[in-house]
Amino acid sequence: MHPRNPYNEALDFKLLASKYPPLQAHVNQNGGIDFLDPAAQRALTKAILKTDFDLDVELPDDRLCPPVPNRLNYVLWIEDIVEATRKFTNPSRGVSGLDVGTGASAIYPLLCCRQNPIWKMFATEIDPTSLSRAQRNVSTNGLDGRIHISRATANDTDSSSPSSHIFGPLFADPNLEIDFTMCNPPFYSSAAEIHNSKTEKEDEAFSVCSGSTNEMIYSPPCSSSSSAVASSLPSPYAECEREGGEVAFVARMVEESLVKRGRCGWYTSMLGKMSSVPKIVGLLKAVGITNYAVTQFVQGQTRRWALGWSVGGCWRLPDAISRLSHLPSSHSLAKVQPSRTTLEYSLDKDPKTALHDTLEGAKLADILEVEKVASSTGVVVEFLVKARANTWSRAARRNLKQKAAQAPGDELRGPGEGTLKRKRGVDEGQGGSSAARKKGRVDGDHPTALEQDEYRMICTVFLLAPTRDLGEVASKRWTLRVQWVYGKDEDREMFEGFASHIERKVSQGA
Ligand SMILES: C[S@@+](CC[C@H](N)C(=O)[O-])C[C@H]1O[C@@H](n2cnc3c(N)ncnc32)[C@H](O)[C@@H]1O
Repeated sequence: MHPRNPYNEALDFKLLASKYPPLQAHVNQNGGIDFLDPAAQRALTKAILKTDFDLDVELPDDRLCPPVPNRLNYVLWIEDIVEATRKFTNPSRGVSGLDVGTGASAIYPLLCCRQNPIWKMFATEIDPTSLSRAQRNVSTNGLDGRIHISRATANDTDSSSPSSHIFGPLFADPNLEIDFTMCNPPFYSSAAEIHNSKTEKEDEAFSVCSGSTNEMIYSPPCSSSSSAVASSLPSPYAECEREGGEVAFVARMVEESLVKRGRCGWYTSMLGKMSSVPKIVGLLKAVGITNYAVTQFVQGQTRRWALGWSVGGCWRLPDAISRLSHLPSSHSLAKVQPSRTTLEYSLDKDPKTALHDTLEGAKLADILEVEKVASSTGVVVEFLVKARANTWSRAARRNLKQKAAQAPGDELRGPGEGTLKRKRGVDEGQGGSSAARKKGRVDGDHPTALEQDEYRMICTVFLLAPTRDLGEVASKRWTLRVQWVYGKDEDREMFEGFASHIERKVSQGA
């Protein structure tokens, strides 16, 4: 369960029914609801949407009835992903996303827009009946101006048509740039698999499922030759296609994301089966995508997973968003976790002064900038560090001085000594055309990146005070947290080197 999900506690159905009378008929004397009754499920979903989100939604009997707490988990995770980057770029800019296969309810765009007044959503749907019902739900709630739903065409039709692509709106409009995609894909490859999963209790065991074939089953067209890049990259995709169901569906997304690259900040999808997670992570790695995230949504007896990936983008997500916490190393998902971006060190002395001195020491005008930022709750002090080059190791400092000496008049100055023209020599390794640099981004990067392609590493450094509730010993210890925010794969070592430099200096008392 997402920590911000308000449905962490059992719902009081009687209280809810008092606010939404149509639910009353489905609440029994003990205050319970029969989750095996589809009408009761629909009434509950409508009651929650109306009472807590002011959304009036019609749910057809022959389509999936979305459980709100579960769908909200995914929306909250998407919010975390968007915020993780946006706070470093332009916090007031608009956000837009794409929901693939929005269903008859249009649940994700409706929740996204109600939760976030500045968001706009695109959505697609392949089933004409669901599409018109979804459109009606959007109009009923006065959200036509913020939610645009388009028809996706059959998965095996002419691939030159934008709508035959999973990310149809990105293919239809070459100027469209979005922050994220999301999707609850058809999980299964066949009716037989649905039957087997019910017997194995892998499915939502506590409730009935009114899903139609389109909603539940995906079997790819004979080969992926209809899709954008299949012919050039056959093998890892072929394996996923053979599997069918959600693995094949998300594999198509991965293919298309490699075509649309930085036109979307984060591509994401939910997964209904834990066994699908390593398969998709394997595919991401096989096609060279290393900046990805894995999470899990647990709601009562239902467990779902979600994956997110960024193509060519350098924004990094904190471990709390991108990794499953508390996984024993023997867990089958432990091996597919992305590399850490949050490094924490436990310190026994008050490190405030030492941290301040260490950062001052690393500061170098126009090469490494340090900015104190407003701290969030529980954080004693927080700094934003932006580096164009390594300034902290002895060798790096020597190197920088030599370069400065070779270019008279362009000498490097120390902290607080004013601005100097930046030397090209210190930022080697930066990719991207000069045109892209002028636009403020490296080719393939997230379009919202402003000036950060000028930096090789951006990270935040936090100090957390000792907490009382961790017991005698732990309560005396401070936590130094260094969070990688921005950087290319090849600069991971630079980030890790910086973090261990800070830790070493602070432990030594600077
Ligand atoms: C599991 S349902 C999810 C519905 C809704 N998003 C929800 O979470 O309740 C999957 C949806 O994807 C739609 N779908 C299947 N293939 C699609 C495609 N290629 N493009 C767009 N929608 C598709 C189905 O018709 C179905 O409505």
